[in-house]
Amino acid sequence: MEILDGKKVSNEIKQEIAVQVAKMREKGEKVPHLAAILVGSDGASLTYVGSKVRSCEKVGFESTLVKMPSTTSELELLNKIEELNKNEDIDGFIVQLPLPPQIDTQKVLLAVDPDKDVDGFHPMNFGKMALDMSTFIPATPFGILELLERYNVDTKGKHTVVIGRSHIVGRPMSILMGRKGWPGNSTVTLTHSHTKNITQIISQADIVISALGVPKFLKAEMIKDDAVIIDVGITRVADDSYEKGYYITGDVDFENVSKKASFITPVPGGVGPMTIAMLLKNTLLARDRHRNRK
Ligand SMILES: NC(=O)C1=CN([C@@H]2O[C@H](COP(=O)(O)OP(=O)(O)OC[C@H]3O[C@@H](n4cnc5c(N)ncnc54)[C@H](OP(=O)(O)O)[C@@H]3O)[C@@H](O)[C@H]2O)C=CC1
Ligand SMILES: Nc1nc(=O)c2c([nH]1)NC[C@@H]1CN(c3ccc(C(=O)N[C@@H](CCC(=O)O)C(=O)O)cc3)C=[N+]21
Repeated sequence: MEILDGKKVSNEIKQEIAVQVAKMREKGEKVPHLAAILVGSDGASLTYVGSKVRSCEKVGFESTLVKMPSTTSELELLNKIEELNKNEDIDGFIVQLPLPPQIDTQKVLLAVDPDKDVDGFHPMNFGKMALDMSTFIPATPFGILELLERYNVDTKGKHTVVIGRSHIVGRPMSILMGRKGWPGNSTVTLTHSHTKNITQIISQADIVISALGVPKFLKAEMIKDDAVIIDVGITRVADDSYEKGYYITGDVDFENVSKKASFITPVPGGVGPMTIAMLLKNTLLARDRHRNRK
């Protein structure tokens, strides 16, 4: 069994990016600038956005965090997005999801300038991805592809079972694993809460990508010997014996599943850190696009 070490690989990627940014500074060029809009103060969202800002500092990017109260109206958020769209200094930005119920997420995703959409959630970019055109690939699926690539995991002709069909992870992942080329050329089954015989389907998988958010959903008995296991799930479990008052866990019963798998991602330290590294990569790409346009 080999651990797909997202922490390590993400640090390598950040190192590579830091070198490129240092060169930009030396030449007196503008460095990439990433912004994030956070509406409300959900604990997990704050953690994620906070580590994004720290990662920006680490690689030498500029970053801006826009915090808005949970009572923000849709119009106020759309106005803020328009401001960031117009701000020439900002290369890319994300609107942290989920949004409060008074805000229509679809309207928000449509409002982001596709050239600054480093999440890759705008329909224009999502469509380009599905059509194999060059674009921003959503950071979590992009990070998983990068891990598979760096560890030389064979995906060709393999049966990949994706669990969960969210627009930010499961759905794009299912499209990307089925694309031509590598990592891809997989035969993909996309499963969700209405899937019948899900256990039987998972037992046939060479690669399982679990993105449902149910702790210990995936158990050793469910998988094939030597399956590749990618655990996207992140759930906070309240526990006072931990310093922060909680610990985080994935969808996979790691202790037992890891004994049977050929490759497996841990939580924490697997897909999460890769997501942040790929967001930085997309911001670098955005900055290059803007320079080429001018
Ligand atoms: N590591 C990282 O970088 C990231 C981690 N995450 C984590 O990944 C998890 C999933 O988040 P997200 O992708 O936003 O998905 P959502 O929470 O939006 O959706 C969950 C998906 O899982 C499906 N599902 C729920 N229960 C079951 C079940 N018992 N059997 C089969 N399918 C089920 C749902 O089906 P249905 O569609 O029918 O409701 C839905 O498609 C969360 O824990 C989240 O925190 C998310 C993003 C990035
Ligand atoms: N517009 C938007 N884009 C996103 O990409 C997006 C989003 N909204 N909403 C929420 C999800 C979740 N997500 C995570 C990213 C990194 C970690 C991460 O770094 N996790 C660490 C641990 C973090 C901890 O300790 O809580 C790890 O797994 O090792 C987790 C989760 C991005 N998302």
